[in-house]
Amino acid sequence: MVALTYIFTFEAAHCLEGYAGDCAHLHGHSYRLEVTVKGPVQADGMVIDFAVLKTLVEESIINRVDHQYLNEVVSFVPTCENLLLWFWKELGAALKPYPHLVLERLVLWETSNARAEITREMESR
Ligand SMILES: Nc1nc2c(c(=O)[nH]1)N=C([C@H](O)[C@H](O)COP(=O)(O)OP(=O)(O)OP(=O)(O)O)CN2
Ligand SMILES: [Zn+2]
Repeated sequence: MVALTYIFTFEAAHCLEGYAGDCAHLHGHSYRLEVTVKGPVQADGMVIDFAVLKTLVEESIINRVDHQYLNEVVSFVPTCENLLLWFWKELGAALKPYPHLVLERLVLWETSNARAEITREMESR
């Protein structure tokens, strides 16, 4: 088994309605998403072609959030935690055609200081 990680960035705006502080106002972040999948190395020498993984994540997540106002894209409060849970679900579905792969870890950086993380172990609890 080998784990592969691909890193994505996207720009998005949001506000945290009801938040007691500046984040209640419209503001934006340069998000960084780290996607880790794990699986056996196939006959072509790859767990999955990085290019295929990139397209998969772009189509299932990045293209839906990049340069968007997140409050209009999702029906939940767009905190780092909630976004990550949504990404986990969407990416899990997108990976169904690749049964040899498991989604191992997602990390979402909202600022250069703050990130949220989900691992397969955490999700299975
Ligand atoms: N647990 C969470 N806490 C906060 C979230 C979140 O998603 N989960 N989000 C926010 C804000 O949206 C945003 O991240 C602002 O955070 P802040 O700490 O203010 O970031 P800055 O880097 O701008 O910090 P400054 O000290 O203001 O420079 C808040 N909390
Ligand atoms: Zn914010």
